[in-house]
Amino acid sequence: MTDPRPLTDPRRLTVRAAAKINLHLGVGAPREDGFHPLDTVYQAVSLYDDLTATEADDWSLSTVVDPALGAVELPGPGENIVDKVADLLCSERRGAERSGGVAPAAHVEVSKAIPVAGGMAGGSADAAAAFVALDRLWNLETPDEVLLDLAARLGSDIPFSLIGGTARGVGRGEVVTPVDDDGAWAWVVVPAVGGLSTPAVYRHWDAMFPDASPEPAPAERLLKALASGDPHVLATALHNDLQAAAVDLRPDLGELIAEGEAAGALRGMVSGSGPTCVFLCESAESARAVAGELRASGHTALTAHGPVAGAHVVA
Ligand SMILES: C[C@@](CO)(OP(=O)(O)O)[C@H](O)COP(=O)(O)OP(=O)(O)OC[C@H]1O[C@@H](n2ccc(N)nc2=O)[C@H](O)[C@@H]1O
Ligand SMILES: Nc1ncnc2c1ncn2[C@@H]1O[C@H](COP(=O)(O)OP(=O)(O)O)[C@@H](O)[C@H]1O
Repeated sequence: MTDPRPLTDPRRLTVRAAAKINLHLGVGAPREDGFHPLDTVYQAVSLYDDLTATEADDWSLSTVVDPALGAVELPGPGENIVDKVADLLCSERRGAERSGGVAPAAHVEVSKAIPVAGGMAGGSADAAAAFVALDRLWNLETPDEVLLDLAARLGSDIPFSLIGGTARGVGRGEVVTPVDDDGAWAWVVVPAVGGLSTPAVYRHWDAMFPDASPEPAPAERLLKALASGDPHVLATALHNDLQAAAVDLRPDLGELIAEGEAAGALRGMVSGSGPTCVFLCESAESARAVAGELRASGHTALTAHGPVAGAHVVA
């Protein structure tokens, strides 16, 4: 979203979108519509899905999953979030002048490296990449605020995946405001085997905390710590209300967090609804050492840094 639009109609373009971590995830008791009010601070980190859209006469979608993610199941044709983005853009924008017909037509290939169902918004990254790529490919010139609004209709995390960087999210997470963040934060990311369903984690949280306040825990302390630029300070302020529910469903995550901290991470936490765990480290060098130690004990451990850009054209 941060890139200037190409001057000519592209016939093929690749858009890259990043994974996210919730540095702060305050959750309130469910609203009448079943969604939970959030006060969250997202940070985009350097694990990416790439989506390539090519001009075509009809619609097709293929997905390539990084072998490091293991065997993962993705929804079938028509159910993929990318299909939904294409349909929504067509119904809302392609009736517009200059764009021609309304049926989606493009070949899209998604190359996934973000852990699936891992609490890192991989599906939202794919959706954000599809919004940017198809908007360009179909020359729709959708204004940013309209794109953000369409994105929010498909998923609470998608507006953040469009803007990237570091941002505060309120409402159900879809109302996003960029946050100044001059830090260069070093992370280790450990995708746990098997995903956790986001709705199931929220439901479990409801069962564990039936008397939760409707007001989510505010993000101010985290924002202050972020402004310090000091990872030791940030480590003390990281906060995830969903962690208790994720760890109750998957007790192995508690052990993993302890293991990462023993290996030298300043702080470990569950990423969003999990089961991926993330570890804030003092420096990139320290992150490499922590990842090495976790790998030696059999985990998949990736290093990443944040903040990075939202969905943007790379080719
Ligand atoms: C928990 C978070 C934290 O950022 O992300 P993940 O860790 O899963 O990536 C998000 O709230 C997930 O956002 P996202 O995955 O986009 O959720 P949506 O598609 O909008 O909603 C999926 C389901 O999650 C639950 N949901 C989602 C957001 C919210 N504020 N309250 C909810 O209760 C609802 O059960 C909803 O039906
Ligand atoms: N490109 C995609 N299209 C549709 N569904 C996806 C896509 N990527 C992941 N999913 C599915 O969406 C659900 C949530 O996955 P994901 O967004 O990766 O995790 P999370 O919500 O934990 O961040 C899972 O059921 C997963 O299989």
